[in-house]
Amino acid sequence: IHEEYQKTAVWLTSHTTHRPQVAIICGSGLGMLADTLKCQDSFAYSEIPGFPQSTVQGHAGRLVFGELKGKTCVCMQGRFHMYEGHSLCKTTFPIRVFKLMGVETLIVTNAAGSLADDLQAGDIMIIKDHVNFPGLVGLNPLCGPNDDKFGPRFPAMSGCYDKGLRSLAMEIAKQLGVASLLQEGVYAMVGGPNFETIAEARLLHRLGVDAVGMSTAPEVVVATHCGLRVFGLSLITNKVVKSYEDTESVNHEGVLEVGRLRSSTVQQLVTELISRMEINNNNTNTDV
Ligand SMILES: O=P(O)(O)O[C@@H]1C[C@H](O)[C@@H](CO)O1
Ligand code: HPA
Repeated sequence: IHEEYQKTAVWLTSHTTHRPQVAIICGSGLGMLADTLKCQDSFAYSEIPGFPQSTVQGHAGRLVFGELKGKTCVCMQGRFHMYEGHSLCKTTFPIRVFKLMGVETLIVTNAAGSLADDLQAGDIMIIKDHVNFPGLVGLNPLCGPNDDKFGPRFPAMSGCYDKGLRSLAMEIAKQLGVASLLQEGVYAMVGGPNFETIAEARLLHRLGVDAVGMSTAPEVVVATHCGLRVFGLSLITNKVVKSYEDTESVNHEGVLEVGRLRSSTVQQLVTELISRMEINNNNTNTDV
């Protein structure tokens, strides 16, 4: 209910002087994105009223506020997944709190397996669109009474990944000399926590999915519902096994390892994007 989001926003507002314009969600192994923030104020999720707890390795469970190239940011070092047993409302709880605190842009990152033949481990996929498999069968954080203060009952989801930010990211990648690592693609969310069977991988590939993971879509749905601008990227940490002849298999340690290897590139890209993006509000923060 609205008051719960408000209670958390008020608590955070009274514990930090930062008034964030941009929120960043760090995917598995990508928690280092918070390290670039200056003048940090950080809070363990366990001390923030209403916040769920992180239970997955590679998700530290800290909320970090700070300045980055003239923008005020809040960074989630650790996100919440449906497979941890959280309700979808809980997995997306921080998004509405950020909205109440005045955030206008959300950057979501994740680790994902690739189905597209031209996406290799270590590549970065700019998310152009998503397939929300849990959402398609009614597992959607917007189920239940609609909170009109956040957005409409039936929000449009076409264009939920901002086109301007996507092209800015490609331009930045060229300037950083890493354009060969980047391409746009479609992300699909599955429930997890098991990785895909070969038959499931083949099905996703046939459906036109480029990369698959276990998060992001519910966060983007809630963010779009309440009018946030969204940019998303997937770090490709593995190729999804699609052949019965293949003896390789994916594991979470390998996922985290690719995160470590690519951390500085992802960091540079996100830092430059934040630096160069225009912010339309000046954080009036009227709701809290
Ligand atoms: O939080 P993200 O989506 O980055 O985490 C991915 C999906 C699983 O949680 C985990 C599997 O290794 O990484
Ligand atoms: N499948 C689902 N989620 C993932 C994968 C994968 O192959 N890699 C990292 N997260």
